[in-house]
Amino acid sequence: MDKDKRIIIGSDHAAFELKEKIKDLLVGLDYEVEDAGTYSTTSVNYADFGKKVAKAVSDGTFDRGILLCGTGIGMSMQANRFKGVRAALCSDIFSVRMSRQHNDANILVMGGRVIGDILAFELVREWLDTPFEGGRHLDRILSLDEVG
Ligand SMILES: O=C(CO)[C@H](O)[C@H](O)[C@H](O)COP(=O)(O)O
Repeated sequence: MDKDKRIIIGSDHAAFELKEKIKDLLVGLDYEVEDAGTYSTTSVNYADFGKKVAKAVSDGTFDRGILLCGTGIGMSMQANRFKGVRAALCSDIFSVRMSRQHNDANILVMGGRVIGDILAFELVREWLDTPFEGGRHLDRILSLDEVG
């Protein structure tokens, strides 16, 4: 399978149902989906699943990932601690489009308790279909990992 048609997804309990629905959407779009969990609505720590997905993107196993929790805030905090990860917490189409065009976001984060299913599906489609513009944005995103 082409690497750009493979994607890893993870959630906590708060967004488990949305994760299952987004998996169906991705499979329908011919993506091979790796599910990093969680696998039920039993209460868990979002950080455990954020780490799994962010590590897989950081080490190059996957080019892209999707993370979901109640608000998306904890998942984005966790994911952006990993080198090379550019996780974007989005709840509108414009931000999703910019996260790809300007930031080359490699993880899309959404809050399952913030947005509805239909909007989440639209955001996923837009994020998958929008290319990075490069140009002036390239040096900017490369400098994100220059910290400390
Ligand atoms: O939104 C989250 C973290 O930013 C997570 O979904 C947490 O689960 C959220 O804080 C809610 O937790 P709860 O145990 O389901 O009340």
